[in-house]
Amino acid sequence: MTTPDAQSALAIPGFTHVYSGKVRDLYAPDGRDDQLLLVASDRISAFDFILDPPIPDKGAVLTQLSLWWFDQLADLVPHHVVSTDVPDVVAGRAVLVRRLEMVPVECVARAYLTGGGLREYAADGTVSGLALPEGLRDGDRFAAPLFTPSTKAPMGEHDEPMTYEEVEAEVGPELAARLRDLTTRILARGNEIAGERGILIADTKVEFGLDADGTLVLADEVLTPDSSRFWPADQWEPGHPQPSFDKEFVREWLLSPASGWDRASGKAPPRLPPEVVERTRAKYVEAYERLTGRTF
Ligand SMILES: N#Cc1c(N)ncnc1-c1cnn(Cc2cccc(F)c2)c1
Repeated sequence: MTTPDAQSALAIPGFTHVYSGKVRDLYAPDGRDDQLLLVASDRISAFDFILDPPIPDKGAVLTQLSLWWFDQLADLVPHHVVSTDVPDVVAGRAVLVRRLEMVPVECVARAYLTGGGLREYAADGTVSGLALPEGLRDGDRFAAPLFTPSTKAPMGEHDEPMTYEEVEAEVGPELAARLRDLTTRILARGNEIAGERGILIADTKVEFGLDADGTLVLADEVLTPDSSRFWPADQWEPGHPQPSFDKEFVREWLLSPASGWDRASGKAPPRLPPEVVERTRAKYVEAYERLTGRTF
């Protein structure tokens, strides 16, 4: 299997490269306009940088995890997956999907207060316009997941929070209600399953599209450590930042004197040492195996 280069998208015979995100690439099948190929690279990002080297098998592990979640959620919402019969060069880390009319809203649900939601809350006591009780701490769990949507910012820019009323204005009240209901239920279901396996999903971003019949379809990836914050349940302790299930080794090394990196410098981080790469790979495999019960 080809370990994808950290910096550029592969050329895939029979497909045209359409778009590259931080860690994934989008292709269109030549001669078809009703499908897309979603390819997950082994790239890893942290602190808003794409790091070197790639994490071997990360793309495959997260693709297989997302496929498993689509199945776990199929009773809640239809998904866009057509086939995993993909070109050999991206075997195991690519999915052929139905091309949809994507809903122009990043559908975020939060089960715990952290990250950008915590910064918003600290500033004005709300998250995406939702007023929250006073005195909440970093890592506190909400009684039920909150729908905290945001805009779909261009690559390299940060998504901006949207109030529910802004979502209604953008997509209409009926679709807004469906998005809120499904997004929060997906995270609730994810935490029911992950919680039994020692993983807390603090928040997640899902994307939806509409098919030719106007049916709302779950798209993109779902409940992966790239689209969600995964925390080890046995280390959960509100009141301070929680350790990441999958990126803690990367974050700790980069912030340690050993890396020689100064985060405040704005310079790109140094190359990760082999032991950090391998331990990070092992965490992605561990998340997959604990959640799915399968061996990678
Ligand atoms: N999923 C999906 C999808 C679909 N089923 N139909 C139409 N468009 C999309 C679509 C467009 N952008 N993205 C984000 C994205 C995903 C993966 C890699 C990337 F580079 C970028 C998803």
